[in-house]
Amino acid sequence: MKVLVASNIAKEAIELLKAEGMEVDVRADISEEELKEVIKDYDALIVRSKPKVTREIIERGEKLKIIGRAGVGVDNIDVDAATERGIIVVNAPGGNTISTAELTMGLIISAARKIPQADRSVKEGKWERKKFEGLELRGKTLGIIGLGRIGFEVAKRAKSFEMRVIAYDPYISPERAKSIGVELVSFDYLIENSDIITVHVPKTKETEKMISYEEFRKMKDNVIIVNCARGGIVDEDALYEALKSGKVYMAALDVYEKEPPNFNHPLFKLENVITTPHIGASTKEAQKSVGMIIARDIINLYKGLPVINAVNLPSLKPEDFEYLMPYITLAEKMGKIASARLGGNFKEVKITYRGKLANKDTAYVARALLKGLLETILGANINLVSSMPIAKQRGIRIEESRIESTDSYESLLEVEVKGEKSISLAGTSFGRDDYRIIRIDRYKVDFVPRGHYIISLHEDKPGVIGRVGTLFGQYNINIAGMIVGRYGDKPGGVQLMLLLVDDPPTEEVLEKMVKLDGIIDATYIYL
Ligand SMILES: NC(=O)C1=CN([C@@H]2O[C@H](COP(=O)(O)OP(=O)(O)OC[C@H]3O[C@@H](n4cnc5c(N)ncnc54)[C@H](O)[C@@H]3O)[C@@H](O)[C@H]2O)C=CC1
Ligand SMILES: O=C(O)C(=O)COP(=O)(O)O
Repeated sequence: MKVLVASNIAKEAIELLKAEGMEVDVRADISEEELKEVIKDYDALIVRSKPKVTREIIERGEKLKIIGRAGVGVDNIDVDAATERGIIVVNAPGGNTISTAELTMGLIISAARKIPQADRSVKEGKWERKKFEGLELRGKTLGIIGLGRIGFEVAKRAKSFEMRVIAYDPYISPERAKSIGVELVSFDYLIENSDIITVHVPKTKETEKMISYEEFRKMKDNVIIVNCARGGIVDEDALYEALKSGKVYMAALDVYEKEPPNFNHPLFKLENVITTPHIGASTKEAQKSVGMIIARDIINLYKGLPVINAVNLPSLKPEDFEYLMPYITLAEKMGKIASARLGGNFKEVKITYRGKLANKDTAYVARALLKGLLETILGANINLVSSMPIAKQRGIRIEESRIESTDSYESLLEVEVKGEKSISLAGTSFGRDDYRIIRIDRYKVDFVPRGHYIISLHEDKPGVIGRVGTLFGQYNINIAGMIVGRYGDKPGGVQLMLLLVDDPPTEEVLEKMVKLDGIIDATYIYL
């Protein structure tokens, strides 16, 4: 596996990748143009907030399987483009939380006490004690927008400064906030009642310019604004106006709409702005931590183990992995069978998880089924990352249901796929490699779907099976196993035949098989 490290990451992470036998090229200052040229040679790419990983770069990454973001924000990576191509994007949540929370506290204190300005003044040979009178934090209201990992740690620290802490985050529970004495409030309440506002949300369409002219107008006078999240969440032009007018007492920024920023922007000329060059995560500890998290996930992928921090895959609890693994494999194989039998014509997929499976996180099972279904149409370009979005793009309706009770199996996976025709399958597992299909349509079967199979319908009358045996014998294809699934007890009607053969049959054999007296159809599938 060839890894391109396109940013400065911790040396420990590079050493770990090398120790696992990977070829690692470090080109920390690579430009986007250069990246476009070289990406075709790499299986893995590691970046920080730079460089930008655009759709064009991703599309040129012929071998690319994984993009590692040695940090949290993935707004510099076109995750949708990666997902469509089945490339996993991983990040390092939690690895830089404390460092960024500590910088935020540093900026809050710096802003309240004008520390950088005072430092500059002293170094210029001045002694301006009156000018540098500041504000005390105790008793002030800190408004945190985004009470995730960083916001939470900032809140804990602010509490020790005896501040009142309020937060706006529609995605977290009031109980979690309450556990550290934080009051969850509405966005408007926070804007109107905070003495200090700090943002800790990711940059998304929803959060872009979430603090702009209107919000500044509603704020208390002499408010302090801190942005250690992403440039553009606080509108820079609106902030400039609010600072110039005196509405905002002081702003402290670690991040900018464009990085490096346009230093000619009047914002950078104001005395009441404190700036740092996106250093929230720049500590030895955070860099080692995020680097190792990313390196471990790249190694996981290399070894065929599940990756832990994929942003474009559902998460899977390690304790569920063992139980779900056979069902993931089974689902993919059921998808292959359904798609082959329906000739790739399907519009609707119904999945029922029964028994113990009903209480598991089955997101990977559904994705694996879609992978199996779509592979017949799209070839190998589909994997667990891309199968769900591609199925949705194609307008395939997916319905999932869960039933905790089962008759005779601990868990049962039932699938129904509909197009012009329809097929239903059921399967179960007795252990990691012992997964079985136990029903195809109304026919009871019992087989491990592994190897070269021919699935066929035939009339239930004497001589049919013998003729099939003779035909395969003539072509020197050994039949290693056969199952005939009968519906009901009585002879007659249409029955299902499953042949496990040692070699794939040619088109000619299949054509001859379908022409045999009593045979209705035959489909070859490699499972
Ligand atoms: N300055 C720096 O060097 C660093 C900056 N960051 C930035 O900080 C951000 C937050 O990092 P973490 O706390 O680790 O992420 P996180 O995912 O733990 O927290 C983000 C929080 O924002 C909330 N949220 C999302 N959309 C929201 C909305 N529209 N309104 C209100 N809340 C919303 C989420 O519910 C979540 O609780 C990252 O996305 C990244 O952009 C992260 C690390 C270092
Ligand atoms: O982790 C994040 O989101 C950060 O902003 C850190 O960025 P960096 O890796 O220091 O360029």
